[in-house]
Amino acid sequence: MRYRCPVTSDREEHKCDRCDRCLSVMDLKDKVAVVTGAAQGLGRSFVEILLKNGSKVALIDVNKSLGDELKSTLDQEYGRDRTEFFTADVTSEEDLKGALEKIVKTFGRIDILCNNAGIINEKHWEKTIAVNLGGVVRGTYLALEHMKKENGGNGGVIINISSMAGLGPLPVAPIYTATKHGVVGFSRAMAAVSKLADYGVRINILCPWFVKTSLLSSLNSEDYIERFLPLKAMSETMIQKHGCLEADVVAKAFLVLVKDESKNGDALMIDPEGAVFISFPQKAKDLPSTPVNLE
Ligand SMILES: NC(=O)C1=CN([C@@H]2O[C@H](COP(=O)(O)OP(=O)(O)OC[C@H]3O[C@@H](n4cnc5c(N)ncnc54)[C@H](O)[C@@H]3O)[C@@H](O)[C@H]2O)C=CC1
Ligand SMILES: CCC(=O)/C=C/C=C\C[C@@H](O)/C=C/C=C/C=C\[C@@H](O)CCCC(=O)O
Repeated sequence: MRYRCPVTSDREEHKCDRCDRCLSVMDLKDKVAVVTGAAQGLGRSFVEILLKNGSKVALIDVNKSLGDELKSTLDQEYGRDRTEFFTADVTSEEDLKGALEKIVKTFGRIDILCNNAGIINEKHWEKTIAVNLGGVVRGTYLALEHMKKENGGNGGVIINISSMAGLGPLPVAPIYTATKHGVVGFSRAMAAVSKLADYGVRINILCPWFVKTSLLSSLNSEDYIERFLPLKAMSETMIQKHGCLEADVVAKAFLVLVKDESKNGDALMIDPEGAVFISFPQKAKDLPSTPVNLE
């Protein structure tokens, strides 16, 4: 059937701001994607939407049993050659470096990376920093060695998973908030580096609201929230008032960041009201401010 633009209904070349012809859209067919924290939750949804769009996907997760189980399920639905599972801890340079090297050996390249692995643990907060921020930094740096054009790579896109807690404080989880703010700042800075150095790699950020996954449901004990447990009711009230997102809806927002080649250093926020790109001021000076007299 002949193409018809869903925006302007044009069938010929035209200019609009949303259709695949006018947007520079990344073709995902046979691209090689890597997802960390892939074995469940949002990571699994990102894996599935990439497979549905024709990509091959390397799954990375520290949970071997869940990863093996998902690989077996995906083999049934997509065929054994479309995915591979690699057990790795994103806090380990040796683990993640080795996994990415095996992926390049197996699939020949890396076009897409999703640094998704993340935890909430305000008690063992050093681990939260190591996974949520350290893991994103490590995954970005290691993947760029394979992806950037100056190294003979094909370029591509890196999507770092932050949170709405990366844009506004989540009082029940201050360390988690800090790590997610760090993911936003690091990713925006690395997007600028990639542009200036002509890596050919876009780096974008996804900032979801609360999503129905095991991470959210596992937070009912002091083990994770510790001294901030009395503030849990604030989050529960927000969730009761506005609801929770389904992971497959968040995956659609993820796909926008992957496919839209005009997006680099961009943050896409999604909550039950929809998805919006965040407009950051160009410089800190442009932030809303109130002068202070220091005399
Ligand atoms: N669930 C939610 O409400 C929201 C989650 N997010 C973020 O989305 C990402 C995914 O979260 P969920 O799917 O909800 O969590 P989840 O707990 O359902 O899945 C996380 C996966 O990451 C893996 N993982 C954890 N530590 C790892 C490590 N060191 N190395 C490798 N894999 C590791 C786990 O084994 C698990 O399979 C996280 O970065 C989280 O902060 C952001 C906004 C909302
Ligand atoms: C129940 C404990 C809890 O809050 C767990 C959260 C777990 C993970 C989800 C996290 O990534 C989602 C964060 C969503 C934040 C939503 C809005 C923020 O801007 C915080 C707003 C806080 C406020 O308005 O007071």
